[in-house]
Amino acid sequence: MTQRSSRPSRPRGPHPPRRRSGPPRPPVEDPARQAALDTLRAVRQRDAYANLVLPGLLRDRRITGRDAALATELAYGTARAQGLLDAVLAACTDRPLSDVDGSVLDALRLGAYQLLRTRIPAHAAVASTVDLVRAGLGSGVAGFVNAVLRRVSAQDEPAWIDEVAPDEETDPVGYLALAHAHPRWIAQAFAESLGTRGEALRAALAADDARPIVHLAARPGECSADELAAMTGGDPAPFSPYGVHLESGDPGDLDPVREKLAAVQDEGSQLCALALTRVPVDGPDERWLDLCAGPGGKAVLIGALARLGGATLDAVEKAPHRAELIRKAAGDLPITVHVADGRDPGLPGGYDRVLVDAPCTGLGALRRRPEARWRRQPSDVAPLTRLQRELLTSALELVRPGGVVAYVVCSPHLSETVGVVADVARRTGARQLDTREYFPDVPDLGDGPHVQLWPHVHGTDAMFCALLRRPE
Ligand SMILES: C[S@@+](CC[C@H](N)C(=O)[O-])C[C@H]1O[C@@H](n2cnc3c(N)ncnc32)[C@H](O)[C@@H]1O
Repeated sequence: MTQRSSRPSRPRGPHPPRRRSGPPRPPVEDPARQAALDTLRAVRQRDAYANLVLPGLLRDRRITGRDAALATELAYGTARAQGLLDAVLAACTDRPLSDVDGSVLDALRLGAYQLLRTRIPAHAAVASTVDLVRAGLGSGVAGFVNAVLRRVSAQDEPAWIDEVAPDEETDPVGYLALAHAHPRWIAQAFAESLGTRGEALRAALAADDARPIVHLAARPGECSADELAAMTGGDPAPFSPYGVHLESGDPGDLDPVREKLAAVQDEGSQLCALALTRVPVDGPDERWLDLCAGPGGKAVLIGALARLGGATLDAVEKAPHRAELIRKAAGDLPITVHVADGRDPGLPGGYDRVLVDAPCTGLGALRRRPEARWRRQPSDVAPLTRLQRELLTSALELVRPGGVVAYVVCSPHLSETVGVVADVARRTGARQLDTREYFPDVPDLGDGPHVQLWPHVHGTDAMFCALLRRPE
């Protein structure tokens, strides 16, 4: 094993590594790893989303079965674990990682992920990564990658965490953040929302660091959860009457999804949308509004329930392309799509129910968006909370006296959740309802009046929901 004192130091940026000279080598016969590496490169170079890039690559290259599963595990797993992998890689080179060429760093991360977080034998993880690099970038760089990965392979993940993480006693949040591959500020936000830096934080970060299963929602009036489970081989979800859980597979391939009998939707999202429809309102109950509707997941669920109850839904979305996605998803449901700003949509008020599924940091759905945790910045929070307050205020102006508003975000960050709701309720006089009553049979909902769901407790994304009633 290479000694720590002789850390490999090449290559350095900003220039890309030179390609090897001589006759070209045959193409690498490793389509799964090549697809994973190409995905990581697209994420880094183009700010692409891994879960949009990889499915396209798999389709175009006709990669299926075990190769597709391996490519998915490696691309998403590597993207998710980036901070942890970088801390280990930094300990194995004598240069800052910012000086390593980006393409080389992608390969190092891919190799380190295999070594630390898969059962792939170490020699295969190193050799396969080095082969990819040699074919793509040349022999000189391949030697550097080989040397670094051999150093990574000297210890397993727990031993590396002990070596590179902050001290667990004096800095528990920093330790847990690194051990479960989260930026510190996000682990800190989780700790503040959970009210602990202890076991619950560990469980929340661990659940957020695991591969999520697929959640489907059956369309009310078209298909029941039991029927959907039978058609897909999944299991009815524990809390949503329309939900089905699937262990794996590409949901886009499922007939019920193609035929609009069901849609991909986290069970927590289903529960928040359903909560709005469950609150009793006196008087008419015919006009519903979704103020931030694109791409239409919740609009379709509540639009289907609106149809069953004789109501209609106006769906507002600022981005035209996302409004188009709502139209496509809605089919023949009684949904009218408006491209408008929810802060002043130009619609007549007097709605009976309004959903504000506000734009947010998405810190509650990090497990479903592999690279998102490393892209989001603490500075994203303040402008979003401003927009969230404005949208919720607008919703409370558009709802009729006695009507109900659901404020929903896919984030547990206190500034985006209780901070926004308390501020707007105080300024508008809206009354917060005990939201827990409208999540029947869901355990561990805390002290209320809002609801904060968690992956480690409920198996859902970390969705937040607060129900408010406009005073008569
Ligand atoms: C969290 S997403 C909504 C998800 C959607 N409810 C669903 O279940 O599919 C927030 C949406 O609000 C849109 N948006 C952002 N600013 C807006 C604004 N000022 N007015 C209306 N929509 C806005 C975004 O484009 C995005 O589509």
